[in-house]
Amino acid sequence: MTAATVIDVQGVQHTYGDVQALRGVSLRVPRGSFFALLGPNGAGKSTLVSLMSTLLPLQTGTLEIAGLDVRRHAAAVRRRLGLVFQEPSLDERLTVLENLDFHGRIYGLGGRERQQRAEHVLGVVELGEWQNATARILSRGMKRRLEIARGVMHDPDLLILDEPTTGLDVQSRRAVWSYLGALRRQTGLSLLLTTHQIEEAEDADLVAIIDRGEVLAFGTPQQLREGLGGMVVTLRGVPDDLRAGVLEGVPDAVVEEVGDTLRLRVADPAPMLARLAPDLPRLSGLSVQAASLEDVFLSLTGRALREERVSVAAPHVSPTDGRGFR
Ligand SMILES: Nc1ncnc2c1ncn2[C@@H]1O[C@H](COP(=O)(O)OP(=O)(O)OP(=O)(O)O)[C@@H](O)[C@H]1O
Repeated sequence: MTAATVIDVQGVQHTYGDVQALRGVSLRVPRGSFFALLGPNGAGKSTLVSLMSTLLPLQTGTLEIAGLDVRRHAAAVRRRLGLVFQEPSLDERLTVLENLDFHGRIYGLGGRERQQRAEHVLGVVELGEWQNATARILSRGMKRRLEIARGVMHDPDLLILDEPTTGLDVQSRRAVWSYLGALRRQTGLSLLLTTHQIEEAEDADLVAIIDRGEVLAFGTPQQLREGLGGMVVTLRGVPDDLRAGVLEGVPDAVVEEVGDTLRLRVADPAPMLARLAPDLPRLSGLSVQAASLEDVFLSLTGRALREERVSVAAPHVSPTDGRGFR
């Protein structure tokens, strides 16, 4: 691996007893990237992150972080990583500054360096004025910002964020992403985000779609969308008598149905729209868009990432789709 690579995972498998959580994962992520690991619950994201952060011993394969082998250089790997976990992990009895200072001590930073770093990272997440406040009194969004500040306190190469915006309101989410963007610009920090939220992965430089312990796709969001091809036509308020006709006309379309809304991915929407033209006034809405990462996920796994929102009309799944449905 060259120093230009921040994550290098090759042939990694992991089992918990009889459960095979990872089935031969291979990924190479350039330094400075914002990399998103996108997958549903149980896909294997946390297992992979735990292996990267040396919290679990590597069973099979090789794994290097910033050029350091996790088996041979576990302590050095930990020094190069910052971690922000989904579950809150601050010491609520300590002040904002004390939380950072404690972390700095664990990582062996000297007194002056701790002070300088704390000042700097609190400035980035705009918590400078709160440095003497007890962590307990901070809002959820502020706590998350403090956890990010703590994650980069020791100036890591890679910040691992496990579902970092879960439970935050929209404004706090935006704030978190804005601070992470600032950190990246200032330091060239690499980010690894695990998420099941498509919107967050859309902004990444590189995305790996992971399901049932396997990486199903790896590339830029644009590459993944282009690889899928086609356009997505959304028809809202489809009357029952029109539904069958719509579906029969596009036997190769990948279809999702939510109530009276039909979402169809088709190679070329023009013939279908021409055929539907006389009935379009009967619909309550129509849109034609490029495929999204959600469509990529659906195509690769046969399931929507948000299962509760969408059902897939299996008979209209294209049998010729190379990636296939399971
Ligand atoms: N400690 C464990 N013991 C046994 N099985 C486990 C353990 N941890 C995870 N698993 C199993 O391994 C598989 C992958 O789990 P993992 O937590 O890595 O997935 P995930 O994508 O992070 O999901 P989530 O977002 O729900 O944490 C799942 O089938 C899970 O049930």
